[in-house]
Amino acid sequence: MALAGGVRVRARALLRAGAQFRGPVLGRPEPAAGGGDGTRRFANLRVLVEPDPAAGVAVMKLKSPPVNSLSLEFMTEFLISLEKLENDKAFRGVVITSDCPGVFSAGLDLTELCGQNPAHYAEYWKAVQELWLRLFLSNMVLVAAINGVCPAGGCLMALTCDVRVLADNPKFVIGLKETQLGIVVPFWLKDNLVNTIGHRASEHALQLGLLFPPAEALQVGIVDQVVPEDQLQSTALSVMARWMAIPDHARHLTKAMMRKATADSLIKHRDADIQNFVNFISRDSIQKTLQVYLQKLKQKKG
Ligand SMILES: CCCCC/C=C\C/C=C\C=C\CC(=O)SCCNC(=O)CCNC(=O)[C@H](O)C(C)(C)COP(=O)(O)OP(=O)(O)OC[C@H]1O[C@@H](n2cnc3c(N)ncnc32)[C@H](O)[C@@H]1OP(=O)(O)O
Repeated sequence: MALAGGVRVRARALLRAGAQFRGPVLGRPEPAAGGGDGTRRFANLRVLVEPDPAAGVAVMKLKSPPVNSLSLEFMTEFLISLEKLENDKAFRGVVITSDCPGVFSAGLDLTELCGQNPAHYAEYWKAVQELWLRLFLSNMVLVAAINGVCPAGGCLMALTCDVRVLADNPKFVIGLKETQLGIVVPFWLKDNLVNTIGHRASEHALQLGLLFPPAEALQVGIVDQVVPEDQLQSTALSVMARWMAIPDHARHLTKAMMRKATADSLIKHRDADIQNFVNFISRDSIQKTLQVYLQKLKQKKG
């Protein structure tokens, strides 16, 4: 699936601005792009990709400090990196994890949702839809190695993956807390959650805006495994190895069959969903709530 119009334009702008695969990364000298040694890492500004072509797997590390919030730039760069892997036959699986200590992703970037104009909200929501669709329908095996708190939009990313492994730390909660902020999850994300944990559990989780700590997350089924923090990466890679053993075409066709109806319901109503979002987020009452919340977050340190 190709990037949607608005996201593609932004992607091109980012690429022109140089936000593309480059080395050195993390200050380590690395072979020049196209060096072909099969081991080099590549990165744009906010996503670090560590490829292991021999295994057919890449690790994507979200590194948009301080909290990997889903800004337009971050989502665009993420999708560029994902598309590059999708287009490279060497890669059949991706582990998604965070490079920001203690935070997988803080979810949607609240500064994108506050005090902007309707055109911006529309562009932003289109990018959120695109992120979800591209991950949800990815041909590759996606394993989320959740090494930090994972609320709302962070949970959205994790829920698109085939497997979620959570590090066992009581601070690392996961869930869709939207109602706590006075907002409503979109129907397609609700469907994604229902497909994952069932209808009854989703009703409770969504209405109460529950954030599950590890043991509860495992019990309700929003994650598949909870492991000690120092075993997260190795567990994610061994889960991946098991999935890699299945012939790709059969696995992928099965995944597509299982996910088609959920994805189609958004694809068929994308514009209406954007309009719904713009109307909702533009309401004075919603703006006020989000602004107060953002201010509280900013004052936390002071
Ligand atoms: C009927 C139609 C329906 C259609 C659909 C309609 C609506 C859907 C609309 C919206 C859906 C929204 C879903 C979301 O994802 S909203 C975001 C939810 N996320 C959160 O609530 C998490 C907020 N953040 C935190 O709780 C903490 O930051 C966190 C636990 C992640 C980390 O704590 P830590 O102590 O390490 O760091 P902080 O000091 O709190 O934060 C550092 C820095 O980052 C800023 N920040 C944090 N989160 C966000 C964010 N989500 N967006 C933007 N900025 C964020 C924070 O303000 C600090 O900034 P500064 O003080 O350093 O400037």
